[in-house]
Amino acid sequence: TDKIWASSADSHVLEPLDLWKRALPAALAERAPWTVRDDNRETVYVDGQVMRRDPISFSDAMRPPGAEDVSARLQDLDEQGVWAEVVFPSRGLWISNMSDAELSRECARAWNDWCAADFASASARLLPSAIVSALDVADAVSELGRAKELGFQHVYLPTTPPAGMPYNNEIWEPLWAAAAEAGMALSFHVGTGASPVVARGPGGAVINYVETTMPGQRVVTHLVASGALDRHPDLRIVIAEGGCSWIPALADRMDEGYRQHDMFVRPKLSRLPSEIIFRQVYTSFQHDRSAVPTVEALGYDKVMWGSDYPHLEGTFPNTQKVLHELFDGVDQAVIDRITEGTMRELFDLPERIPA
Ligand SMILES: CC(C)(COP(=O)(O)O)[C@@H](O)C(=O)NCCC(=O)NCCSC(=O)[C@]1(C)CCC[C@@]2(C)[C@@H]3[C@@H]4C[C@@H]5C[C@]3(C[C@]5(C)O4)[C@H](O)C[C@@H]21
Ligand SMILES: [Mn+2]
Repeated sequence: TDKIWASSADSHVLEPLDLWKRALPAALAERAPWTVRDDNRETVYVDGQVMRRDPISFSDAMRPPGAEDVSARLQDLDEQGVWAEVVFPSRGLWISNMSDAELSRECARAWNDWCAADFASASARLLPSAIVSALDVADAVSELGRAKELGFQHVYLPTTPPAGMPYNNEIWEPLWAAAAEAGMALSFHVGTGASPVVARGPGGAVINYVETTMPGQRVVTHLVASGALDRHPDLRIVIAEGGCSWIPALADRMDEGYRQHDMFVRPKLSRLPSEIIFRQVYTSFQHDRSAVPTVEALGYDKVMWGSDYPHLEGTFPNTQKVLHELFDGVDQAVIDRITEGTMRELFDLPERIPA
């Protein structure tokens, strides 16, 4: 069977463990994300707190050489049939769990400098998100501007915002305006900003896997119903790794609420929630059988496939098998859209070199 080439809207880079120790003064570095491995588990510390404990088998399953070594990554991309890829942090995602604005700002800045210098510089096929502080909107606005100068095309924010800072709150307006003005997309990756382990015991793993998509849905309800996306028609957001097929259903529910509860609705929007969503909200999936039918039958086409390399939730090392299962027999225009066309609406991708 022939190779299907796709670009991926979701992957991760594993940063050097000592990234912040090398970049920050000791007083801050010692509070930056850190992991300790004993013989059967890896513990993540952030600002003196235990954030997470994973069995070594889980941590190691996400660490092929390409996770950390960019030339190995590019070889994996070629072998798997992935042209360009959006790249999210790994250790850097823990910045979203901090409660200290200075620490968050300085760790984000150091991550962005490392990423621009040592990772993105390796190939135009790599489209990393920059990190901005979620704790202080002014810090986020200035780091977004710096990230644009460093060549980033989007910034990452957690799906669960800090306590007291819900995404419908006006405090965020300067960041929405700055992102729209700068032409930077805002990428929200599921499972971030709060512990994604919300259930334990029987069925816990599957319950948590589904629950992790809910905060991603709340990002959409909050940014659409509050008028943030309506006020900034050029602002695009991405909900990464949460699937795509829930978008039309969410849009229906929001339209119904907007119409049937009109007497309570504020602000009034210039467009229906569904119109805003279908135009400005992009999503990514890895395996969903419901993704192609969503584009074909429900008319929502801001749908992007993601490899989630090198995570277990992704398609590596069986990307071609997954792409054939998803796309064999599908209309070529739909394939083109989901495997790269939609991403090209959001980001500048290098032209493909014929394989
Ligand atoms: C085994 C249980 C049920 C505990 O039950 P028990 O006490 O033994 O009865 C529980 O620990 C569990 O469900 N463990 C499975 C793994 C997990 O944490 N699932 C959360 C939902 S999935 C998720 O949140 C994704 C989106 C996908 C998996 C990797 C994920 C956790 C990654 C991993 C871990 C950490 C969080 C992170 C970025 C990070 C650096 O890599 C994302 O923020 C988020 C992400
Ligand atoms: Mn991911």
